[in-house]
Amino acid sequence: MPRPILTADRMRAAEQAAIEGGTSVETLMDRAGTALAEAVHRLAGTGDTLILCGPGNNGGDGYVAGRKLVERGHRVRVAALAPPASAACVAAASRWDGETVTFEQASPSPILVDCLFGTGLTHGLEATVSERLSDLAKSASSAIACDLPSGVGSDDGRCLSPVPAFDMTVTFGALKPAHRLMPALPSMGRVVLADIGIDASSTWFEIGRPEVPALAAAAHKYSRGYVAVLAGEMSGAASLAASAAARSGAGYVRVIGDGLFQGLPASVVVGGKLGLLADDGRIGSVLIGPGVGRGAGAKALLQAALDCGKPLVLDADALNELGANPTGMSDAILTPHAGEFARLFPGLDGTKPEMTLQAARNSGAIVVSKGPDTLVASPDGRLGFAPPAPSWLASAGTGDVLAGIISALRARGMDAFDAACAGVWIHGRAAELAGPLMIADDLISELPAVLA
Ligand SMILES: NC(=O)C1=CN([C@@H]2O[C@H](COP(=O)(O)OP(=O)(O)OC[C@H]3O[C@@H](n4cnc5c(N)ncnc54)[C@H](OP(=O)(O)O)[C@@H]3O)[C@@H](O)[C@H]2O)[C@@H](O)CC1
Ligand SMILES: Nc1ncnc2c1ncn2[C@@H]1O[C@H](COP(=O)(O)OP(=O)(O)O)[C@@H](O)[C@H]1O
Ligand SMILES: [K+]
Repeated sequence: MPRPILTADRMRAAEQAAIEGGTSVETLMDRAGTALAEAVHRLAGTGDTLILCGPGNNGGDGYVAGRKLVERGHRVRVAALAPPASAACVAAASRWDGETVTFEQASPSPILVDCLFGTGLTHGLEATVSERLSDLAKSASSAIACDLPSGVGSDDGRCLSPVPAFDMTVTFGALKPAHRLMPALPSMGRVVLADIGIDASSTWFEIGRPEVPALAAAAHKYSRGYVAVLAGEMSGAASLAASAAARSGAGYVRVIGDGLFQGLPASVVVGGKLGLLADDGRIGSVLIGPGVGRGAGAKALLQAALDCGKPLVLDADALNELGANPTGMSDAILTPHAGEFARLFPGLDGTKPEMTLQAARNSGAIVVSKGPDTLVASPDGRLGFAPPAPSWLASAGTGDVLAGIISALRARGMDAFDAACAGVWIHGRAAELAGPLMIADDLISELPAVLA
């Protein structure tokens, strides 16, 4: 099951539902603190531990975790930033009878646990506080954040004050959008999700390893997926996309265009008229964008794609050619990077999740909003958050490869949203295998290993 993702408001509503169902806040906090202690102990072993506690329930989790870590043999010191304020934090703090120091006295410790603020953060930390948090986190061998690194906005991933890097973030019930959004994402470390008995079902989720439909024994090349790639001025980009489609399990890939398609596998067919798109019922998806260029030629290609009635994947220049605020794009997948997104959907505001969903609703398409924090939105409200992908994907042509992968999965018969989510996951995994000095071409070589 993919890990659910909830905004702070929806998390509070889920917590409220659990309370109305008979589970007290104190019980939830006890489970959260226990899970935090367990994760800290497993990551860092037994060692001197400093827990920074805030006044709210995030701090309350810290007092519980302190007690549990003492039971496990840790020497624990708690540094309170402010006296406990929420009722549950007051109750948890009253059961803490271990070593306590003031926040100003807090000195470096091999294990640091940040329980200052979580989903209740309303503004950035004071400069002296964020500086001390950073110093303590940097000097610790293991730095662990409770729910969120303090200073991170839960819903938008903004850093409201400077946020140090943590080795691990332990969260409860569901992930929060910030765990998978820039600029907060690199501060999270490993994100561990603890079940505390809250029903956290959500249409927002972290994209997990996909289930690509098995190949039928009676499959033939067309039923496996026939991808048509429309090529324009820059034949290299179309070659990358078509090669990626072929290596992602498509049974038949055809490039329609006039260029010299260097590096294409010999099995990819080159040529054919645009009329094929509408006439050939075996075509499972049409990809247009990589290297298609701008101008009259691109316009004609785009029109042919829009008119052919086949599932579409639109990337790169096809998105620029499409113009702002497209509508009626059902059965299409749009894969804009941030610049293309801003041109396609001007005037949207809100967080990246909100804007990507709005773009999907307005256009009717599945929207893959690319970047270090790629999101996949469906007009029906589903929203997939990519797991962290290596930053070495920031390299020319990697988007063409992604579009090719998605096109192959779509032609294979996967639903558009599932194909887009699966493509994003496979792409990130291929990058991990390809390593830091990879170029886009290398991603294609890794696809068989990822898809095997
Ligand atoms: N949801 C669940 O199911 C469960 C949640 N649990 C835990 O609860 C956490 C959420 O707790 P929470 O709502 O009490 O908020 P929290 O993050 O502790 O901070 C709020 C306090 O800080 C204050 N404040 C805010 N920003 C500030 C700043 N920059 N500088 C100074 N003060 C600032 C704010 O005051 P205000 O500014 O609003 O007056 C308020 O007093 C969640 O992350 C998880 O760890 C688990 O225990 C169990 C199940
Ligand atoms: N810093 C980064 N970390 C992780 N993934 C990234 C990063 N930068 C870009 N990517 C990914 O690399 C791909 C780049 O696509 P795109 O911008 O269309 O490039 P191109 O047009 O050169 O193919 C996207 O899948 C994007 O999500
Ligand atoms: K925290």
